[in-house]
Amino acid sequence: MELVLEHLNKSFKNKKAVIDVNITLHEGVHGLLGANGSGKTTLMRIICGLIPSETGSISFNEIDLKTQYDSYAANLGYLPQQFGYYPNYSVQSFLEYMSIIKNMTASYANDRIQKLLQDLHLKEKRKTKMKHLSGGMLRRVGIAVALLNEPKILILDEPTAGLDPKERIVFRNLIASLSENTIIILSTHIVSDIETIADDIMIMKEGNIILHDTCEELLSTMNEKVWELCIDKKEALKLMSQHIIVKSHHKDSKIELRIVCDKQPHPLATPVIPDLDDLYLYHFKEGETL
Ligand SMILES: Nc1ncnc2c1ncn2[C@@H]1O[C@H](COP(=O)(O)OP(=O)(O)OP(=O)(O)O)[C@@H](O)[C@H]1O
Repeated sequence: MELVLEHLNKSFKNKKAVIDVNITLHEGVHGLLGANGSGKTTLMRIICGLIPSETGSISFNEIDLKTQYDSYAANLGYLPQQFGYYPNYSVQSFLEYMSIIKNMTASYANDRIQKLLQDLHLKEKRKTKMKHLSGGMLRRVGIAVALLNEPKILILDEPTAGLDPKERIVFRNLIASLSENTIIILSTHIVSDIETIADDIMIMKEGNIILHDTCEELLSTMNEKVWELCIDKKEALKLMSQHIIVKSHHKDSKIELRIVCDKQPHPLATPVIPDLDDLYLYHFKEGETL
């Protein structure tokens, strides 16, 4: 399977939200990381055909989004950041309603709904009205809607927002079980979610995909750029004003620092194994939040 994005561009008035995105994606989990406003949602909405790219094209297994939208959309599942629902519908009725919108036959829809209620631990809530669900439960129903038609392309915009740590694990396992046969694009602010399940990571900055590689390859670019040291408060404050600080904490009368920096920031600093938080901060620095 192949999802080909070529020369995608989108502006809102004078603001360029997506700039010349060219990527080809195959089966697996593709993490999309970027600061607020970097263009992740806009890119995902373009891939879903909800807003048009001003240039270029999108195709899935040579099915063109523009000219063959119905065939393209039949392969698509989308969980938006803001998930809309009918508050007075029960979970099961809502899923049935969404299966009609997705043109699914009643018997196929019924089988899928039972399986998803089971897989997403929603069985006990199937008769509960949507308006009585917690944020995490609602998110799970949103994930079930996205998965109803067994999509080959699954677009998840911050799917773990509102999920507690246990639910996050359930979700991760579910995504891992789908990743062999599905092209999954997953945006999140939770770096550790991506680190554990993504086959590769795209980092988006100001509308551009600035990096796209496996987690290991991306982290290897950070070798000798992450340092730790334990020093007295006065020296620590000086370093904190000059460098990107990933972590700082008091240890006895001293301060332990983790610093991202191209060169050894202090004679006592020793290089440590980089992680995705380090990579993220290296590219986004301060002032740009996750
Ligand atoms: N409908 C719109 N009208 C005007 N500007 C928009 C619209 N949608 C997005 N933008 C702008 O485009 C840029 C990219 O926004 P987008 O929502 O795609 O970013 P994002 O990376 O998804 O951010 P977040 O993580 O906060 O959801 C931002 O500057 C945003 O203000």
